[in-house]
Amino acid sequence: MRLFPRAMCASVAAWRQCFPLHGRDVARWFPGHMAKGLKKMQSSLKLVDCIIEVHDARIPLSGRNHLFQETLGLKPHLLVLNKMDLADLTEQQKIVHHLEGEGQKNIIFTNCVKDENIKQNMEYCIMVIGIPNVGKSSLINSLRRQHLKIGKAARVGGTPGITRAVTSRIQVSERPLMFLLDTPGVLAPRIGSVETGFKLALCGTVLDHLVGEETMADYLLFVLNQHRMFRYVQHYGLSGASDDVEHVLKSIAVRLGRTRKVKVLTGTGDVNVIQPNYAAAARDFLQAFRSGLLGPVMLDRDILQGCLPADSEP
Ligand SMILES: Nc1nc2c(ncn2[C@@H]2O[C@H](COP(=O)(O)OP(=O)(O)OP(=O)(O)O)[C@@H](O)[C@H]2O)c(=O)[nH]1
Repeated sequence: MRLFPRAMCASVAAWRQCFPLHGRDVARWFPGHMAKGLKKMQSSLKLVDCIIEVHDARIPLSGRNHLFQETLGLKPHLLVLNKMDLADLTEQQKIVHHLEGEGQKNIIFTNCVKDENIKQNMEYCIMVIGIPNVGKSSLINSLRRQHLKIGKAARVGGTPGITRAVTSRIQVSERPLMFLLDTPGVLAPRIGSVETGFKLALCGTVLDHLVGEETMADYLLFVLNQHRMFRYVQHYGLSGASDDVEHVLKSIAVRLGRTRKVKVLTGTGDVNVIQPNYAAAARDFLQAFRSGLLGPVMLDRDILQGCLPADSEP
């Protein structure tokens, strides 16, 4: 397993102030279905009256795909910040203010699992766009549940890239008669900065193996400690918070029973050593975070505090 600069933390913590980004890369993920999907969205524009862009409320200011604006930006545009249940929205006003400053007029926050904030008066044919795994299909299903009291029409899944093509019209309401087009999540071919790439990866918008689960677990640990989000300590029954990813993953692996005994040859003979499954521990840690078990988070806090402009290279 790869180790990073760290500080073991006692009760008075000296958490890492920055995450070493130099020399790292978040692999680009722009498979064929995204390029094809974007083309198809463009040709379907004549069918639609309005566009809904869905984005993740935990990263309201970073990671949006500028190609949408360039390619599809002709239509009225509603920005849905979804997964509000997972986001720390204490600075909601500031977020809205920031986005309005960028010219984004219509903004709503939603939770498509609990159907919160979904009732909106929309009409006609609307195209739902956004980067992968932010909840576009869930929004469509949620609207159908609310207005038509019927179940799923769009396939939903926890990994990015479930919707692979622009769908045909999906009815979501009777009066007004309203149809939505679901579209494949499309990432920008180039992500603004490595840090934005890490944030996108934490939110599950790129495939985990492209960044590496253990690297992401380390970034997650950095973020949790920076944000003083220490629920992971209790969640995994750890002895205390720590900035040492190897130590934390080892403890998680032991807790989950994801270890194996291996024989190591020493000068005095064979010795049994417990080997933790770091990858399984990292996966569980990421999953716990993504399902909200470690608390609501605002990954764009640094931008909100005015440290960095969105998507700039630090
Ligand atoms: N907690 C929470 N989870 C959500 C919410 N909306 C969607 N999800 C979950 O997020 C995951 C992705 O949802 P999808 O609707 O498939 O996302 P998508 O944007 O259509 O994904 P692609 O097909 O990759 O473009 C699923 O596991 C959903 O259950 C929400 O408001 N809150």
